[in-house]
Amino acid sequence: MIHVNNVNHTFLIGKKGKEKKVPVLKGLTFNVQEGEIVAVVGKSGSGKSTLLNTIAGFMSPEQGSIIINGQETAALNETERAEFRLNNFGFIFQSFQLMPGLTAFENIELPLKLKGVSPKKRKVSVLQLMKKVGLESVSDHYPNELSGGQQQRVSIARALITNPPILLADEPTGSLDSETEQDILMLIQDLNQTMGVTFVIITHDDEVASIAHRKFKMHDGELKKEDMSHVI
Ligand SMILES: Nc1ncnc2c1ncn2[C@@H]1O[C@H](COP(=O)(O)OP(=O)(O)OP(=O)(O)O)[C@@H](O)[C@H]1O
Repeated sequence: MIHVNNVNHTFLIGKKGKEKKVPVLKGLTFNVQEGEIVAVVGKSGSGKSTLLNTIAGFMSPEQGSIIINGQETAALNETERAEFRLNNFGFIFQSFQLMPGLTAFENIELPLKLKGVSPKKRKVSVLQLMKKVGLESVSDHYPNELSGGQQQRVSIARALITNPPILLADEPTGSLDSETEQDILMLIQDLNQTMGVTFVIITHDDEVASIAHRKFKMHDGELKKEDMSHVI
C-alpha cells in the first residue's frame, strides 16, 4: 500500500552563500500494508514530520521513490498530486485544525461539500459517521463548545468522511489528557478493525505507539524497526 524506497532528503539551512547541508532522511526503506497501524517514533528533529510530508506528497524527496497504491507520487504534477492526496489520505493533527465558525456537523461535512456531494447524501453520511465516532449529541456545537477529545473525534470524522484508505496522524493525542488519549486510541483501533483504515502515526508517546502493529524508530534520519513482541 505504501512503499518507501531508499528515500534521502537534505535541507539547506542558513544564510545564502553560507548554507549548511543537513541530511534529514537517510536511505529510508519500508512498506506499510493495507489495514496496518504503523507508528513512527523518535526524538524532536529526527525527521518524522519530513517523512510524513514526503508520504503525503507535500514535498518530493531528493532521492528515492514513494509509491502509494501503485502510484509513484513524484510522477504527478501539482494538480494531480492534490487530487491523489484527496482520494488517498486523511490527516489528523495534534491541534485538531477545525474551522471555528462551523459546527461539528458542518466541519465533518465540509470535504463532501468540496467534492460536490448532494446535501441529502452528505447528511446521511455525516450522521452515520458521527454516530460511529460518538458525536451524535454534539452535532450543533461549535469547536469552542467541545472538549479536546470531542474536537479530535470531529477531526478524525472529517478525515474519514471521504473514505480515504490511509490516515496520516501527527501526534494525534498530543493535546489530550491521558484518559481522553485512551478514548481516542480505542477509537483509532476500532476504525482500523471495523473499517480497515490504514494508519501511519507519528508520535513520541509510548502509549500511542503501543496500539501499532509495527513500530519504527527514527534516529538522525535513519529508520529502525523496533521489537514489537509485546503486541499480540
Ligand atoms: N523546511 C525546512 N527547511 C529546512 N530545514 C528543515 C525544514 N523542515 C525541517 N527541517 C529540519 O529537518 C530536521 C527534521 O525536522 P522534522 O520536523 O522532520 O523533525 P520531527 O522529528 O518531526 O520533529 P518534531 O517531533 O519536533 O516535530 C530538523 O533539524 C529541522 O530543523
